Amino acid sequence: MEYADDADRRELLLHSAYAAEQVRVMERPLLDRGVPLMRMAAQAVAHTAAGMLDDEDLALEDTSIVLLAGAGDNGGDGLFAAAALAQEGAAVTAVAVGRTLHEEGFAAFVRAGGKVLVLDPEAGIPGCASGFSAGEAGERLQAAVSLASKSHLIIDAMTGIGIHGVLRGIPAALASALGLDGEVPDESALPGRESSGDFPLVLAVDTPSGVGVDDGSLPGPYLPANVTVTFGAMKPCAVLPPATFGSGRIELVDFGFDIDDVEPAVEVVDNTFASDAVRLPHVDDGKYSRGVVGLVTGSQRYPGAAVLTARAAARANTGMVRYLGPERAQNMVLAALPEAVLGKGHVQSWVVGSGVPSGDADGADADLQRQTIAALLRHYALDGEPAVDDAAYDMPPVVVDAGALDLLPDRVPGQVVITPHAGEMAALLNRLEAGRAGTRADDASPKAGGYAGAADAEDAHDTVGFDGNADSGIDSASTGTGTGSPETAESKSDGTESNTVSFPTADESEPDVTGDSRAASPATDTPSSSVTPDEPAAAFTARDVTAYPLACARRAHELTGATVLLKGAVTIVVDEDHTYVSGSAPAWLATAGAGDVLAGLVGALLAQQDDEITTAETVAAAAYLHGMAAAIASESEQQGWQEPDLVGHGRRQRFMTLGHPIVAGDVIRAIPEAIADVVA
Ligand SMILES: NC(=O)C1=CN([C@@H]2O[C@H](COP(=O)(O)OP(=O)(O)OC[C@H]3O[C@@H](n4cnc5c(N)ncnc54)[C@H](O)[C@@H]3O)[C@@H](O)[C@H]2O)[C@@H](O)CC1
Ligand SMILES: Nc1ncnc2c1ncn2[C@@H]1O[C@H](COP(=O)(O)OP(=O)(O)O)[C@@H](O)[C@H]1O
Repeated sequence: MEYADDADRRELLLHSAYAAEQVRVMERPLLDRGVPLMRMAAQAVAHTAAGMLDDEDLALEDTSIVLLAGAGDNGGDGLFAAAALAQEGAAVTAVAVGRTLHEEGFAAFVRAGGKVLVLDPEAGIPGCASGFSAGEAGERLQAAVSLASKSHLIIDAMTGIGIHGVLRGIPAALASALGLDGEVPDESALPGRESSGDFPLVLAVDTPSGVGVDDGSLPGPYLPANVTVTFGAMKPCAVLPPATFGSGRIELVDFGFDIDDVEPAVEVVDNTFASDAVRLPHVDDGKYSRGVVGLVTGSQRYPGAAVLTARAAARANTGMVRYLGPERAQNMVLAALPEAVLGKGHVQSWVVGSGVPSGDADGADADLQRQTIAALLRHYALDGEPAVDDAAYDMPPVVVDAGALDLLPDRVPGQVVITPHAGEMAALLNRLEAGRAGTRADDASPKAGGYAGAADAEDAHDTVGFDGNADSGIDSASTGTGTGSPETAESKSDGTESNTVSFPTADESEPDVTGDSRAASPATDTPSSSVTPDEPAAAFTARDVTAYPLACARRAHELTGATVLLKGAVTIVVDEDHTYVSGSAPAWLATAGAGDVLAGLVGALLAQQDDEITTAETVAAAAYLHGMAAAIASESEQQGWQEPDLVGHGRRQRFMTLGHPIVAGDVIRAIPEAIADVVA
């Protein structure tokens, strides 16, 4: 077996995921040269299976293993692996879930003494029963579930990259009985899922069956794995939420794909990536050249967000922080950060909206912070007029967070960064889709004045202003694009709205349990609630967003043009061409104010951004540093996403230290150390 020996290649493999079609293209030259990829895959699966059982102090001859084998090559991998395990003395039963089995794999398995249980009455597998009654088919299904439940190890080789849409038919019935239906495994972020003493363990071959391979969704029944052995390169489901949470530890087999010139579908941020976004001080630097961040954050009601964004921005390698906001918040900012400068002036980036009420909050119409933000954001509105658009592109980068999200103009340039959590993303998409459908729901809403009023009353806020790269004060033009915010938007929303929309990805009325269903129902990563201009938008909920985060982030980018950062245990950043993820944070980071810290940090990195790095790369680096700072502060080795092990390179120690709870302020204090670690 060929393994990576080059450090750069290894780094690339461990932090890149490629779409199924890209993998097929990369496999092709190797297959054409006769490289025995399936044997290599099977060998790794067998080796890992034996290792998992060994970790439980089980010798192979004392174990019972159930292989769930599909009709495709994924089933072939499983059959060859099962044959090797049977040869070593394990009692292995292959459950044929389709109408055929990979011919050579099946032959090898039979030669090794394995048993086969066929579930589909229409199956034509040599030497196996077929044509049995529907009643017997039901009994066989029950027998398979019972056998698998009582086994030590299930090897899930029902589907790999050849899956189309939601798992259907017999594979779906098995996954429902043995696994989960769309939910993420409910478990604490503790070590030990692999060695819980609970059987059966589950080893997924290439991908857990039922996951959305390219979009990382969990659209229906699937079998969560303790370990996934994946071939050639990671697929997006190995790194994207929520599928990554159902994949367990990832083991990557390097087939020697030529990856040098292939752009990954998803990149995972690591130290090297993040270090590029940190501007090292220069010998002739002054405070202005190191980056000045302007903040329009915090409010009468949530003044703490002003403090958190200001302290985070100040700690993240900037020359200066300017703060604009109500007197109460100003006083708190100065008390916590005497270095802060109040009032307007030149800035290299803006952060707006953290701790600012959203449009549907009581008194939002009169809120001066909202008025300031609305006036600022109008400078970023693209309207197709070259002079207006050029001016928008010339504006400094701006982070639009929390309560400012409903003030985002319809179309903006990519240096506008939005940073919603799931609930805020749902509200944003509802507003955007409604606007697109022409329903203009908010025009009829009493809240509509929240936006229009901001324009009218802008001069009232005489303590504020900005001159970023722009020379103007607050400009009252272009008020026509605002649509206020939907009723669901709340800047401090907990994102727990009830689920009213589901995103089916296949026609479930067309069961296909046969040897080849790949043409039956197209997969999609576009939520079904996307609307055409003629139909009203269905309401997105926070649950929809956590179920289809990539699709939602892409949709938000597509509709607005903004760079999108969608927060979560694995944070996703998308721009026009790229998807980045960061899973560096321990779950201790899910604490009030952590998002405010992130907004300040993103603003800080944007203020020091140079031309060599894109806005999305900078933003993704900030998410990574935020997670690293949380890891340092909580002394935790737990992370939203763990790097895979490269097969043949030994097993990395899994995280051992759970750490302790933190508050947002602890994360801020750890930012300098996180930066030092990244640039070291
Ligand atoms: N191409 C190659 O040379 C290699 C492929 N490998 C394996 O081959 C896999 C891809 O093989 P295939 O292209 O044959 O596809 P798969 O074996 O992943 O999937 C095809 C099978 O799944 C069934 N299926 C598809 N969608 C379904 C759904 N929604 N519900 C229920 N059943 C469904 C199909 O009917 C078919 O039986 C990879 O994931 C990997 O495991 C490895 O052997 C390495 C080398
Ligand atoms: N389970 C988790 N594991 C790691 N990080 C998480 C998890 N859940 C949330 N986070 C991170 O915590 C932060 C919470 O931000 P947010 O929801 O905006 O909080 P707030 O509005 O209170 O500031 C985000 O950066 C998010 O990515």
